Amino acid sequence: MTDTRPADPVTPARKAEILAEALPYIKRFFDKTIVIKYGGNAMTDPHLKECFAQDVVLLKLVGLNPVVVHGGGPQIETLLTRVGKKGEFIQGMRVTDAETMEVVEMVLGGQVNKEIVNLINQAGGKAVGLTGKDASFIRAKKLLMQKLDAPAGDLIDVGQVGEITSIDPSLIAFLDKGDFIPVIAPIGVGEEGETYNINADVVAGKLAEILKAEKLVLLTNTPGVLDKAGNLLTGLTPREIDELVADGTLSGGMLPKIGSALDAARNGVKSVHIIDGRVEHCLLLEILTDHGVGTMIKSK
Ligand SMILES: Nc1ncnc2c1ncn2[C@@H]1O[C@H](COP(=O)(O)OP(=O)(O)O)[C@@H](O)[C@H]1O
Ligand SMILES: CC(=O)N[C@@H](CCC(=O)OP(=O)(O)O)C(=O)O
Repeated sequence: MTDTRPADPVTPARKAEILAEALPYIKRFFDKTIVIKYGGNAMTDPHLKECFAQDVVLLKLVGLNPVVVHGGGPQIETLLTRVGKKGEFIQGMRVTDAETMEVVEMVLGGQVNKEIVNLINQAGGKAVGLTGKDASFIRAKKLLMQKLDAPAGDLIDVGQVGEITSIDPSLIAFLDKGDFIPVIAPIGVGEEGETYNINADVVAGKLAEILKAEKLVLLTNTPGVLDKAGNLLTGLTPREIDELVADGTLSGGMLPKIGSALDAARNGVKSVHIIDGRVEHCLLLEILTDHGVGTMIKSK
């Protein structure tokens, strides 16, 4: 019978060459921690989600230590709507009353966390899902947020939103050593056992810092940070970021993202990138090739 499948444009020899080209990157990142923030907006298409899970498993099997922190903003929004509530954000943070907190914990700690764990396990990995409540490894206190364009001390109360007070890295280190892949929902616990909703970018940035990660990769639903005309900014210094915040080019969810990315870069994470999670195998592209995608955040 004649094979009617279209000819593969990549020859086996080229495929072998492509694999060999990953060697310097595998050597460089071998046994190093890579924190990957999987934004709720990037988790849309089922095929892309499978690609993401495959990439994470591949990174683990070639000797890197991927740690996944996920968001779930749009997924929280869907359940809030179903229970008749409307979400509200101030400077990229969800205003979280007690009822909203229940929904947030259900969606992040349950639905989204288990979906990602399952996808990674289906792809051949050993993922373990956690929230900051497990072993109380992410401790938090109530966040009082500085209002932008207001005098210092002009604070906004956004309810049960948490500010991280400490992260205990030992649980993650233990999982890494056992070949497990940690998948973390951004929920923290207070001194009295209170539950806190923490922006996932903030958790990813702080965790990357505490784990002394080699890389922090934030997957979102834009090609990276864009200027006012919609052009991709491939690299940003702290001064350029300040200007973009001041002139309103950065808004909404990009505010906590860029703030966390910059803090991580300044506090020792060697490379920090905001990339388009809607690109197939974007993680492999970013980590194992020289075709860096998205925006690199520089420490100076
Ligand atoms: N200058 C900018 N460049 C790119 N995205 C921006 C910018 N300013 C605001 N944004 C918004 O930030 C969003 C990404 O943040 P967010 O919605 O929190 O996504 P995620 O779920 O990935 O964390 C983008 O979809 C875009 O709407
Ligand atoms: C305080 C706060 O805003 N928490 C976020 C946590 C989820 C998150 O950050 O999800 P994304 O990464 O998909 O945006 C929220 O409630 O939406």
